[in-house]
Amino acid sequence: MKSLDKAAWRSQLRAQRREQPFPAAGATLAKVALAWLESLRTNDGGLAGSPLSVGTSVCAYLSIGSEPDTGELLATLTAAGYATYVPVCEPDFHMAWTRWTPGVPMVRSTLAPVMEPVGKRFSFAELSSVEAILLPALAVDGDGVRLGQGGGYYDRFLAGLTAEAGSKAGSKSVPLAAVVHEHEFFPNISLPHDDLDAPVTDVLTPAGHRRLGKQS
Ligand SMILES: Nc1nc2c(c(=O)[nH]1)N(C=O)[C@@H](CNc1ccc(C(=O)N[C@@H](CCC(=O)O)C(=O)O)cc1)CN2
Ligand SMILES: Nc1ncnc2c1ncn2[C@@H]1O[C@H](COP(=O)(O)OP(=O)(O)OP(=O)(O)O)[C@@H](O)[C@H]1O
Repeated sequence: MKSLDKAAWRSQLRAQRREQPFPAAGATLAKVALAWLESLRTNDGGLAGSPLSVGTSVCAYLSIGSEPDTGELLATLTAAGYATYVPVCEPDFHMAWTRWTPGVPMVRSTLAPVMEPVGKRFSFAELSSVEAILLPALAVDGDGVRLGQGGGYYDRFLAGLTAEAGSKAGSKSVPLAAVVHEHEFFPNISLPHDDLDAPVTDVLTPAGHRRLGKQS
């Protein structure tokens, strides 16, 4: 029943993405993302404006089709000094990470309809100082429930992340921001979800950043 709800939501949201032309908002989204990352550093001891530490990383992704365009976001974060990583699909819905830089050669994944940089693949644990993870989504609600494309790639990845963080005493959790078009953020509706869905902490749209869930 619950997965039927998810399927119905997905087909509605995909139809809306196909049928509605969206104004190009890549530059605005890039500004929103950079300002949010900067604010994380401000809240973490007044570091805003100071140079990034060498090796500070962000996990993001390369948008496809009618997803909000992340091309400029990736370029902006890289130019600001972040080491920027994007996911690579692996068998059994697992994900590895690879470095994105402007002009990096790319190939189409054999496992999902996405482009991926050619280059060394890293496990998340191999990445140093990940400041935040930006995730693709079809929709997100006010509690941080994220509806993705339905592969379960990110849910599996996040489950591993939580297990790993839980095993390290005092480890700080990484902020998780779903990226959607503004009308795909549903602050007052509860999206269908199950026990395997890992909630996100934030949402980014071209209209701005919002903190989600009980921690806000
Ligand atoms: N840009 C992007 N990269 C990603 C994901 C994603 O959702 N978006 N993934 C998340 O797990 C993983 C790949 N899995 C995917 C599984 C299904 C579809 C998919 O069905 N896409 C739609 C088109 C989407 C659109 O145009 O808005 C399709 O092909 O109909 C995409 C990615 C990792 N990389
Ligand atoms: N931690 C997990 N371990 C094993 N299977 C999982 C896990 N998380 C999700 N799944 C399975 O993956 C499938 C897709 O899950 P779901 O519909 O929540 O995907 P999604 O979050 O929309 O997709 P994505 O994360 O790829 O964007 C479901 O069959 C679900 O049971």
